[in-house]
Amino acid sequence: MKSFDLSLYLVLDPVLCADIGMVETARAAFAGGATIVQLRDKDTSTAAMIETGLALKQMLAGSNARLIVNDNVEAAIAIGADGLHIGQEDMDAHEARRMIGPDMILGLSVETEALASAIDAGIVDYAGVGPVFATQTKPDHKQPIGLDGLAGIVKLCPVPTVAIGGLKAEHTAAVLAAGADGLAVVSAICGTPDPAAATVLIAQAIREARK
Ligand SMILES: Cc1ncc(COP(=O)(O)OP(=O)(O)O)c(N)n1
Ligand SMILES: Cc1nc(C(=O)O)sc1CCOP(=O)(O)O
Ligand SMILES: [Mg+2]
Repeated sequence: MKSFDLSLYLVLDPVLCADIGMVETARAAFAGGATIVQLRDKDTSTAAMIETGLALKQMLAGSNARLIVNDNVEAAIAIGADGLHIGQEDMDAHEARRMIGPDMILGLSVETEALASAIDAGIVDYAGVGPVFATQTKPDHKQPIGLDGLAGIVKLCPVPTVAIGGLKAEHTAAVLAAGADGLAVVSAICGTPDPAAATVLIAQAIREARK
């Protein structure tokens, strides 16, 4: 049985984390209440991805936190990551599952109700649903779905969901009310002077919303 908690999903960005680096940003975020982290670096080599991933894995050793690798199956396997996240245009989810084996967590991006209905819950473990709002972090993002769009998609997902795209602490209650199991954020944590404090704010908002 795979166990993971999507409540506060940190997606790392090497540029936004440049001041203290991705590993120290993740360390601060976990101290503040993050539950899962994704290594996302669109402009690096597989070797560099593996090096950073191994450092993240070492930092997380002994905790319940999960490490997910974005896009790069080879790196995810070499790191011994807990999971892989892919988008609709990255590769077929069945092919990804065949490559990573049955035990690794597989996350899939979902932008529409049709894609949500098409998820094979025997293959995919969670869906990343978005973008909820426009964001500068991913300049090539799809048309924002808004909170109503999020609710419609989440309802059709046969797997747990994490909302993504332009999310800040102030959106927490609305995102959870829309039915998502958690929030995935980049700039709300990575782009701040105090990533631990920024994470605490979101973690507190999640606790409040779930009361
Ligand atoms: C949790 C989560 N959800 C969605 C995405 C976006 O994945 P994708 O559409 O493949 O885009 P890139 O991140 O690869 O640019 C994500 N990474 N994480
Ligand atoms: C990596 C990513 N994927 C998205 C999607 O909609 O699939 S939006 C996004 C970036 C989210 O960054 P921020 O929290 O700074 O808005
Ligand atoms: Mg991708």
